[in-house]
Formats: sequence, C-alpha cells, structure tokens
Amino acid sequence: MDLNHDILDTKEHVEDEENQLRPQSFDEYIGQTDLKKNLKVFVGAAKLRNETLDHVLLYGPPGLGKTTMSMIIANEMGTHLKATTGPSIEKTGDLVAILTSLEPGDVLFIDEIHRLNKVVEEILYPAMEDFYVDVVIGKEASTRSIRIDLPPFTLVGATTRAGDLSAPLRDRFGIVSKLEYYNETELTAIIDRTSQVYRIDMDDEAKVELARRSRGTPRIANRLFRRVRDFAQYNGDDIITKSRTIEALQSLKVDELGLDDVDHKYLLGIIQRFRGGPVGLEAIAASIGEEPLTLEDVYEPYLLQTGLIKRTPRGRVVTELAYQHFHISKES
Ligand SMILES: Nc1ncnc2c1ncn2[C@@H]1O[C@H](COP(=O)(O)OP(=O)(O)OP(=O)(O)O)[C@@H](O)[C@H]1O
Ligand SMILES: [Mg+2]
Repeated sequence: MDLNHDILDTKEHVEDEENQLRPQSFDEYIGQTDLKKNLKVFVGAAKLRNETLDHVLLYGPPGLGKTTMSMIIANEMGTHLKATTGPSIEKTGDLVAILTSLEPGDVLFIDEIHRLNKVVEEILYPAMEDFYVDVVIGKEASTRSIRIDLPPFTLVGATTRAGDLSAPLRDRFGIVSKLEYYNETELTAIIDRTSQVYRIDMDDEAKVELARRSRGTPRIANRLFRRVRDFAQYNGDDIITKSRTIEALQSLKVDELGLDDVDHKYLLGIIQRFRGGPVGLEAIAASIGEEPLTLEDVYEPYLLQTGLIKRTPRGRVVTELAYQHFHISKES
C-alpha cells in the first residue's frame, strides 16, 4: 500500500489513535459552528423536557467528525452510546437484538447507514417513529407476528452519501446536518490541540502550514501530524518547525494544497488524456486505475470544494486553477 493511500484511508487500525484525540464535549469540538449551535439547543431542550433527543442524521465527507459528534451527543445527553455500522447488520434479528438491548434514552449510532440492507431498514421505520418492532416467529403455517416495545432512544446515523439514503429513512430523521470542510483557522486549532494531547511542541507557523495541507479534514491533519512528528523525533528536534513540516510533507508527496498522488493522477489525467474534460467519472477512474466510488467519495469532494474541478451535466471538467497549480498552459 502506498503512503498516500494510507493518509486518506479510513480503516480501523487507526481507531485507537483516533479515540485518544476525540473531543468529548461540544466545547472541545472545534469548528462546525452552525451545526454545533443547533445541536446544543436541541440537546438542551430535550434535557429540559426530560425527553430523548430526536433522531439525527450527520452527513459529509470522511474524517470530518461524524463519529466524534455522535459520541459527544451521547455524552451531552448523559446517556450511553451503542455503535454499529450499516453493513455489519446482516439480518433483521441482528438489528432487533441491538434495539431491544437499549436503555431508555440511549444513543444508537449507525455508521454508513446508507449501506443497511432494505429488509433491515424497514425494521427501523416503526422503531424510529413509534418505538416498536414487529417480529415474525414460528414456522410455515404457524407463523405469527409479535410486537415488541422498545425504550425511547435516539438514532444517530452517519453517511458520506446522503443521496443514497431512501426517502422513507431520511424523512424519519428530525435533525439532518451536513458537516463542512474546516477552514485553516479551525484546523490550526485542531492541530494545536493534537500537539497538546501528544505533548509535542510545534511552532505556530508549522501548525498553519500543516493546516493548509490537510484538505480541510481533521483526520488528515492528525494523521499528517503523526508523520511530521516522526520526522522531527527521528532528527532529534525538540520542537516541530515549519521547515521540518515542509520537508516531511514533501517526502509524503503532499503538496501545498494538500493534494496527494491520486489527486495529481486524477487532475493530470483529465488534463492530458481528456483535454481538460468534460469526462465521465468511469472513464477517468479506468484511465488512472482507481475505483469510481473512492474518487467520488474521498477525492472529488475536496477538489470541488477548492474549485480545481467542476461537475457539469457532461462530466468532470478541470478549471483554470488546476492548470495554474501544475503550471500548465491551457491549449485552445
Ligand atoms: N471538530 C473536531 N475537533 C477536533 N478533532 C476532531 C474534530 N472532528 C474530528 N476530529 C478528529 O478527527 C478524527 C476523525 O473524526 P471522525 O472519526 O469523527 O470522522 P468521521 O466523520 O466519522 O469519518 P468517517 O466518515 O470516515 O467515519 C478523530 O480522531 C477526531 O479526533
Ligand atoms: Mg466515522
């Protein structure tokens, strides 16, 4: 696996390191100001009424803090969090077992909720709306359905693909919030916090440099921080400087905009093989040997956000900014 995939990858082997860095309360959670402000009100009001919080759907690109926010919601409500993922719930029985094990007021977190299978999803509808499930028992001619009441709970669903959620499921969330990319100031604050948790000093200008190259994403900022720390410690530095940061990021092939190898292949691919586009996602994915879904979920959102590409009805187009970034002049 090449280094750059590692930087963007969202797999479990980093979970422990991530947990160590997760903020525990709204006040510790940096950025996402509007979302946080609203959730604070909804959580506060639910507590005043002694009710459970309405179901929450969090969506947005990977690594922006959806899982973290779901944990904070449970913390702030003073309840427990039970976490699972859409693809891991295979049978309706699995979901019923989870639901019936909840305590009143608990938060059930379902990550990648767009990947729930249809039959399982349908069990959720009455569970979310009226806190019961219907279970079919018995065999053949003697089957009957029994109703099981559930304790009131809050479902927090997270997804990178809100568009893939079925309408009936989406409509059952009372609170639907989109997570946005973080700006440089917010990421600098996150990196500052990370350096405190790890007890490693970093120059302010090094923090800004790292923030600028973190693709608006806390997970990437933290991951890059750990690699920059490796370079600094290996070289016996007692504080991480800007020049060490730049050196480390260059070794990792992360450029000034935070773009990595795959972004470069993607953008240069469109420029060189498709004359700047428009080109369909499938064609570009095939030409650079990447999965269309990965490009769409992980890479394109940031390229769109920074204005390096545009989506048109006829396909992806690179912008003037991309040509400038590579110092290539656009042929007409
Ligand atoms: N607002 C924040 N302030 C400080 N750290 C944050 C913030 N948001 C996320 N992080 C850090 O970034 C890392 C990734 O966050 P998290 O796992 O919540 O992302 P996610 O949106 O659930 O990603 P995915 O879609 O891949 O599941 C965590 O280690 C967390 O500590
Ligand atoms: Mg997550």
